Amino acid sequence: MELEAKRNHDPDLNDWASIAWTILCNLRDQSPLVQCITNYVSMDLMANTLLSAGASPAMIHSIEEIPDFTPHVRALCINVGTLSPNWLPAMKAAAELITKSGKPWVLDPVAAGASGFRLKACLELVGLKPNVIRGNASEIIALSKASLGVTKGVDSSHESIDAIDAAKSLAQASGAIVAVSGAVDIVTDGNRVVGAHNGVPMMQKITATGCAVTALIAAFVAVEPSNALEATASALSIFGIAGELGMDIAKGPASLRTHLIDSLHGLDQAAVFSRIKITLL
Ligand SMILES: Nc1ncnc2c1ncn2[C@@H]1O[C@H](COP(=O)(O)OP(=O)(O)OP(=O)(O)O)[C@@H](O)[C@H]1O
Ligand SMILES: Cc1ncsc1CCO
Ligand SMILES: [Mg+2]
Repeated sequence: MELEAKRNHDPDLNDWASIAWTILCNLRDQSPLVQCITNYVSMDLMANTLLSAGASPAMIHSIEEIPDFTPHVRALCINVGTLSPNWLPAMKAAAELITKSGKPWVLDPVAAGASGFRLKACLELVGLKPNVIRGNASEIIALSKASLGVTKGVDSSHESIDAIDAAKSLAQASGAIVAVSGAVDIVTDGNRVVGAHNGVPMMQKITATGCAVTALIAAFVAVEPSNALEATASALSIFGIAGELGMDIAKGPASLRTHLIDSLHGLDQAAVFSRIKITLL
């Protein structure tokens, strides 16, 4: 069922379980093709996250292929994690082309505040109008202030709730939905702020879980482009629920990685409805 029809049928806009489950079912039905221009560390987990959720990933990044390939994808995920200068033109070309095709793209500004080169690249990409920006708290603060900040490389040195104001101003300035991951995932359009409270702390001990959830957001927004805030919060909660279920049987980060992917693949309506926790902040 279309989300709009569902909303009209069920006027309770806070029925997040129903919203998230509907988007996940549509994603599984439609299996959207998602192009990922991402870092070397995240490629495997990102592709497997998309596959287990029901999407179709393609890690295609060379500038020569973008004119032929990008117009055919349903969404694009750009991640600057292992950025070098020769990758940037391909990222920009893909962002421009997908926007021209009227389809959504999502930016992951990994370690935005770690170097001047990286910050400038991220700000230029923000200028190409991503539909969603998802980072950790230090990344969103650096991007919002456009300054090199206290960041521990790709890891955050801030809590997500400390980045609410930065997220709101970045959303207002860029026109993007901004998501800050952490113990509570924050999602804002610059006006409304919601918190997604699912997930387990051990997810921070697996490299590229943040990158993977950004790609999952791209897949959710691909099937629900006109409700990007709802799609973003839903993707974050669904990924968190998969982490919670995985943690029930995991022995540590390595087995959690495996069980998270399995849980995402097998996620059913009962688990979504009993576990989802998204609130207005
Ligand atoms: N304390 C926590 N409790 C619950 N879930 C968490 C916690 N910290 C992070 N997460 C979850 O872990 C995932 C990754 O978030 P994180 O903020 O670590 O991203 P990141 O720093 O961009 O990661 P990476 O750069 O390794 O991809 C998100 O789904 C987030 O909700
Ligand atoms: C560890 C690491 N370094 C650059 S990108 C990346 C993956 C997590 O962001
Ligand atoms: Mg990250």
